[in-house]
Amino acid sequence: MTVPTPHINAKEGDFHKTVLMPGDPLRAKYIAENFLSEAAEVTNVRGMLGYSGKYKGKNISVMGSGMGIPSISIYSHELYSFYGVENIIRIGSCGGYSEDVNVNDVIIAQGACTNSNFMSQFHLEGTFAPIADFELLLNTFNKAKELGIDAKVGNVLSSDNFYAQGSEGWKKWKDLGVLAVEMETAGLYAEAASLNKKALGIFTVSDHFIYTDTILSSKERETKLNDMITLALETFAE
Ligand SMILES: O=P(O)(O)O[C@H]1O[C@H](CO)[C@@H](O)[C@H]1O
Ligand SMILES: O=c1cc[nH]c(=O)[nH]1
Repeated sequence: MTVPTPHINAKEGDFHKTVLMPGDPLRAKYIAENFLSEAAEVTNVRGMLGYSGKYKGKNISVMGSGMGIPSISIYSHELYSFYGVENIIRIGSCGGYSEDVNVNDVIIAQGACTNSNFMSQFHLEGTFAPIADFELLLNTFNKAKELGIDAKVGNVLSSDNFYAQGSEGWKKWKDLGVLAVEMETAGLYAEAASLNKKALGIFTVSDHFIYTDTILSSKERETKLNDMITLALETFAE
């Protein structure tokens, strides 16, 4: 296949080597408009906006992934396979499970469990453990320290369902040390592994299953995740 692809109408060379990937395409637009210089929209198929520009004079791209593993697997596959992208950094929101995290905290996903059937395509005689690229993780962790951001590192759950019908099942994940739930990272890590590329997931806790007093609104999830965004830009613009 050549570019443009079925889901991305950018030209060859439009994307930089590293793409920051929020679920919300309007978060991508917010980043392009508020953090980047020389930002140009490079793709907009189905409203899934993507931009390339500069942060403090260094190259970076940002593009929405949509919600769920099927959606991020399409965009990450096309970026890795046809646009020469090497690193995808998911910058997401998540729901806190652990007492050790609270709303607005930043989490870095060392691993991503899942209840998705996505890995069945690999026909493994066992289960695949989706993990972050170690170098991307280490660089992000060190940069967080430098910036005074208290980032928690650990496991997340990439769930196929946002609304779990009458389920208390989240507690079992929490008891296994899973910090938070989101919906894409296990698929992204698997896509990267299968294509010999690199990926990392960074999150801001937007709501919490125990500490239920504060919930970020959809507008806040679009525009108020600046610690995480700054951390990703400071680490990965090059
Ligand atoms: O805010 P984003 O990055 O979309 O991430 C989280 O928010 C969505 C659910 O509301 C899912 O995509 C989940 O992973
Ligand atoms: O997937 C998600 C994202 C934010 N909050 C949740 O509870 N789940």
